[in-house]
Amino acid sequence: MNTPAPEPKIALRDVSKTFQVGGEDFVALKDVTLDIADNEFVTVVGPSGCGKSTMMNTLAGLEEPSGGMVLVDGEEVRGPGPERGVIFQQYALFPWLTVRQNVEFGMKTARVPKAERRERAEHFIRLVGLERFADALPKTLSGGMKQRCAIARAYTMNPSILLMDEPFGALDALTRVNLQEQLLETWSQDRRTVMFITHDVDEAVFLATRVIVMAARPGRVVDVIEVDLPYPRTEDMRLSPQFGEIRRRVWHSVYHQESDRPAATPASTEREAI
Ligand SMILES: Nc1ncnc2c1ncn2[C@@H]1O[C@H](COP(=O)(O)OP(=O)(O)OP(=O)(O)O)[C@@H](O)[C@H]1O
Repeated sequence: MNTPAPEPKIALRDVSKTFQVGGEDFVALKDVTLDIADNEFVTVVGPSGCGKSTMMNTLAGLEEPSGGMVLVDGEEVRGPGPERGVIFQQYALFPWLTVRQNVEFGMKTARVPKAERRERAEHFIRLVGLERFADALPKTLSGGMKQRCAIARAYTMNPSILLMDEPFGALDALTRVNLQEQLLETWSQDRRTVMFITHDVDEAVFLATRVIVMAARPGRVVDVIEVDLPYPRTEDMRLSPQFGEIRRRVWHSVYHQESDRPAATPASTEREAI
């Protein structure tokens, strides 16, 4: 007897999104259908304006699809929910609150008792390596530290899904690599389902179990590339022929979607960011 396939953690069914721009319809997403399994780590790449954030926002419940359906655990998404943690490129920390207070904020709103709040905050502050800065204000932190604070804040709500929209986009290369490794380490411990948008093909391949490639006009999914590399991923792996081959395939896929746009045609497929 065949065992039925497990229900996807996230399912997008013919999801479309149309915006009104200057009195005309603009199709930002067209008929996106995608299944993401529990504990998967998918990255999303594609040229600017292809609808990556719009897709993630429908999943976060921040945008309502114009057509189709977004399901989480088989239930239709009708707004934001605590099982979906969202992390944006801009850290969105409250400047007047310390790291600890920022990390505790969501739990306070959710009326988590004080002692438990404190304990959970301490745990995640330690996890992201900010224990020495728990009483610091955001303005005294570097970009990487602010992003780690935002990540700790998202983790405290214990979301089963993490939605990350270019979370490391504003950071320097070294901080970025450190945060990629830290993110994978925590993911391998608690195995959340992650959707992570990036413009960096290297980052997309390094992190993912699958890379989703999107194209613009209209925004749609054009390719899904499996990353058949074992975890833990190491720095050496980035130099391996297998990594290079997957990276080349992702590039090829993105480049072919973009090649009808002369101004954006890269001189070389070795370009790092889309
Ligand atoms: N609220 C809105 N009103 C009108 N148009 C919008 C709105 N939000 C997004 N768009 C348009 O929809 C398209 C997709 O935007 P989206 O931000 O999802 O793309 P993206 O792939 O995330 O881009 P980037 O990589 O530059 O962040 C863009 O052309 C954008 O201008």
